[in-house]
Amino acid sequence: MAQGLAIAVNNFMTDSIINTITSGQQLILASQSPRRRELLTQLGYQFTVRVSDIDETVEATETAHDYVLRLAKLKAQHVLRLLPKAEQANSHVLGSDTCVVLNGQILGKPVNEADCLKTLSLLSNNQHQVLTAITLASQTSVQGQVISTQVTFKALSKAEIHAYWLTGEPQDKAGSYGIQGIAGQFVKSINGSYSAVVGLPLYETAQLLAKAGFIGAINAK
Ligand SMILES: Cc1cn([C@H]2C[C@H](O)[C@@H](COP(=O)(O)OP(=O)(O)OP(=O)(O)O)O2)c(=O)[nH]c1=O
Repeated sequence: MAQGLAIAVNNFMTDSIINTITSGQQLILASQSPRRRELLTQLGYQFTVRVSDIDETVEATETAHDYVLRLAKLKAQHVLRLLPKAEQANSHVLGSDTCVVLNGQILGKPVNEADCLKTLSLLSNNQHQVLTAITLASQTSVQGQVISTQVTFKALSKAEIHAYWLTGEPQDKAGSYGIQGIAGQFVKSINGSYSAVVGLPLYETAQLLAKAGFIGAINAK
């Protein structure tokens, strides 16, 4: 039974297992992203996953910084509100959002190959920012922050971008690339948090969770 439980958590086969920590609080990750699940697992936290369903439209006047922070908050708060009332009081929900920014312009996930080509042509032989926000929401508080990382790409040819599109990797990723995958070879340098680019900044997330009383494989404090 204990082994079965561990396998279920490790494989994220279920989101119905409630992992209660010493403080009596359960941790929930509000994300459909397999990368975020893997990164949080890497630190040894026990958590369940619930997917948020929010409108991700950028508001006319908001900056990229305000946008990712607002979305990370919305994702966490949305999942918290969906919980049964009795569970809300003993839950903390972690939400996150990542976007790629070039000269203030937000480059989201590609809608098709032409969009991917447009985005990667802009990133080619250029430096951009990746902004990732993390938010931890409970019934009584919402804590969050934005982590900014500079990434420099080599020059990309049209043929290379086409071949990359065909791999299927860019489709579900902000800025049309995954640094942890094939696109790792596009990256000449990075200044900041690698895990934040992948979707969940490990240092800042561990600090945030430690403040709320959550302990992973080791205590982050
Ligand atoms: C830039 C970059 C982004 N990404 C991913 C991280 C995020 O999953 C995704 C950005 O989209 P998000 O909207 O931040 O996340 P998501 O839709 O995948 O998941 P959810 O909203 O449910 O949490 O792009 C990479 O995996 N590698 C990269 O190098």
